[in-house]
Amino acid sequence: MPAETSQDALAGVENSPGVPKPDPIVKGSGITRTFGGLRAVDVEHIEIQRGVITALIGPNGAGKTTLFNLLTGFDVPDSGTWSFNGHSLAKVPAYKVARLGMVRTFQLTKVLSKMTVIENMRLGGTGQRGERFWLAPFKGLWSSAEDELTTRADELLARFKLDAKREDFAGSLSGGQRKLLEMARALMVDPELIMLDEPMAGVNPALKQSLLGHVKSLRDEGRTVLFVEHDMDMVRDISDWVIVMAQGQIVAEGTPDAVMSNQAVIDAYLGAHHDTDITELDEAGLEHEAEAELDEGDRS
Ligand SMILES: Nc1ncnc2c1ncn2[C@@H]1O[C@H](COP(=O)(O)OP(=O)(O)OP(=O)(O)O)[C@@H](O)[C@H]1O
Repeated sequence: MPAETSQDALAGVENSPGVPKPDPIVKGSGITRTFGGLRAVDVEHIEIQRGVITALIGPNGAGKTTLFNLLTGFDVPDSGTWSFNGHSLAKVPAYKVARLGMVRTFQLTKVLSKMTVIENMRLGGTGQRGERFWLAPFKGLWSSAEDELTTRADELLARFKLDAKREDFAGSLSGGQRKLLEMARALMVDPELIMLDEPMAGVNPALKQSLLGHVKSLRDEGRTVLFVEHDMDMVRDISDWVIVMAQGQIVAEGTPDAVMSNQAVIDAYLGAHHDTDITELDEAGLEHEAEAELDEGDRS
């Protein structure tokens, strides 16, 4: 363990919106996205520190998921520049962003319910395998690449305690197990940065602790984690840094203690979510939406 951990690097950083970080893995400026007349994202400047866990919080409709979509190439902004490891991501499609080492999960999990757990995992590694298509004529090499993929998938399933579910259809998993599967699948490309959109939504309390442990272990093995979450216990528990959005803008950021004790943030932005576990309130609805979305995906 080095004397200085990556979390220590944030110690001297000022608690102010858009503040520069000592070692940013992601940098963005002037990012805007409008839907009709609504400015969903209007971020002047954002930096995500490498090797730590950053939470992105804010009320419903603040623009958190839209910002995730823009940063990861799932949507295109009206204006702005953003980069990952100094590499500009303008016009870079989502699958290439993932290959560069920046992957994300979705609020409503996108596991494929009619495929088995191991098949879902192997699909998560196709970014790597795609680069090996030239091996196809050389059968031996091709199958060893395939074996490597399966070995990695099995290691990850064991780590996430999903190995017993290996041959089950992903559709038979609980909401929490799907979240775990999605996290495990994201790791198939060995990302440097993993972005989790509401990892606790639809997760029962028993699995929550295990999920928290897994998120911390991602940081402990040197990855950067950025997550959107309404569950304030989780935010308080595991974040090294918190960024608050409201009406498309970054309105506050700082250490969890500083942000959570900022009265303006509590009043204006945590509001109803403060001390209320929205995750539980929304659980049934989210599950229902997830099922509907998965069924729709299966038909297309
Ligand atoms: N594809 C879209 N078309 C039209 N409006 C959209 C679209 N996507 C998002 N919006 C609007 O943009 C705003 C920001 O939405 P977004 O989902 O990014 O917020 P959020 O902070 O992630 O909210 P939540 O916490 O509820 O997930 C909302 O007013 C939303 O209705």
